Amino acid sequence: WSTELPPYYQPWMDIAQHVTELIYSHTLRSHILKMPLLNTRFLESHRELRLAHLALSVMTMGYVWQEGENDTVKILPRNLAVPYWKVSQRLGLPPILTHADAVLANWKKRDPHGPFDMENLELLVTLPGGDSVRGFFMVTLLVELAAVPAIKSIPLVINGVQCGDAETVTRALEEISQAMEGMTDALKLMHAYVKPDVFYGIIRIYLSGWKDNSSMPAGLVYEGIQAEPMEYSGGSAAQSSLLHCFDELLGVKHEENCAFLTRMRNYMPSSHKHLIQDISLQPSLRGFVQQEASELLTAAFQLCVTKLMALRSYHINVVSCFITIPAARARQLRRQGNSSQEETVSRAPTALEETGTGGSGIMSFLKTVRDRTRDVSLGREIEL
Ligand code: HEM
Repeated sequence: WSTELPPYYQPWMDIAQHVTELIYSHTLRSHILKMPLLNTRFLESHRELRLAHLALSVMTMGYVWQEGENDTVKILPRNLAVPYWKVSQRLGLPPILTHADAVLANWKKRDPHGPFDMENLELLVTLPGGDSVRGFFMVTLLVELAAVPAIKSIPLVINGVQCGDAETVTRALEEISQAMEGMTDALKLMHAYVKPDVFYGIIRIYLSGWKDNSSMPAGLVYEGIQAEPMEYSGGSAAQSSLLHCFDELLGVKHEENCAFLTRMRNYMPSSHKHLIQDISLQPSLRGFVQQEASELLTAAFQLCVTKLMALRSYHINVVSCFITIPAARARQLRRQGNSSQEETVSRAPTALEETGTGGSGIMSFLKTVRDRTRDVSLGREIEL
């Protein structure tokens, strides 16, 4: 990824690379207010645009949430809002921090020839939360990396179905299920690199947005763009294209949660959104598997469904550790009248407690999404 912008944009990078310290010293807002209004036309390549979007995103999240949930702002000042809007338009991304920013565009290798692993990867910009925020973004990136062989196999499945080549489809599905297992293994690293109370009490607010959020009920005015406030959801890996691609390939339909998951596609780079759409327009893989009635092909399809369910089940377990349990602890402390900030979980905003990006109950949402995955299973119930 680009790790630098043309020198003209140094005023942005000077702030973006110090967002955390500026939040802690309560001076980020005043620095942003003094920032010059820069023209976006010197940003040329896709990579420069993505880095600019990332830098403007962390500044925006810091600006809005600098004082926590009780002292938010109604207006994003024009010297930030105008270039942010323009860069967002060029990328097809919304003007808020997305998964495509915080995870996909936010890394570099320490040693360019070294491996893609925790030791050799570092963030370009960060937010409050120290090692845990690094861990959160990096582990999510490792989940994405583990998925690469699966994404590469999707065209093989599609072509195989088109040519009636059951053997190729079987092999490609085996590759996909193996990659899904690798994604679950990578997700397990969350426990090693991220402290739940730091995630819940410190990090989470900086990822949250101004839609369905009672601490910013009206949304946010992007000054110089339009006078009415706008609402955008916060960052979430629900904005990663991976599971959307798998669902479309396997034929998983999320009727109850379709609106939220479909809306999340507008928070992806446009090429990702188009890939998902392309997969959704192909002839049904599940129909092909049923029609072929080959034992090996059916088993390979089933394994994909099983591994995708296992990934979703493990994710539910992660969400329980990083949100449900700390939220219960924060509530308990409040009930005991211990609302001091001594315990990290008490610093969490109450507005978000157990509400996800979509504003609904998290667990019932995630369990329904997993159950819809089970629905495409062929035949017998599968052991996890
Ligand atoms: C501490 C780690 C994590 C937490 C606390 C967490 C939390 C959540 C929450 C609350 C939701 C509900 C929707 C929303 O509010 O946006 C969600 C959805 C989702 N998350 Fe995570 N998540 C974590 C890590 C990950 C990772 C690493 C991935 C993998 C790329 C991931 C993939 C997803 C997906 C795909 C959805 C949409 C539901 C689905 O398709 O099953 N999450 N997550």
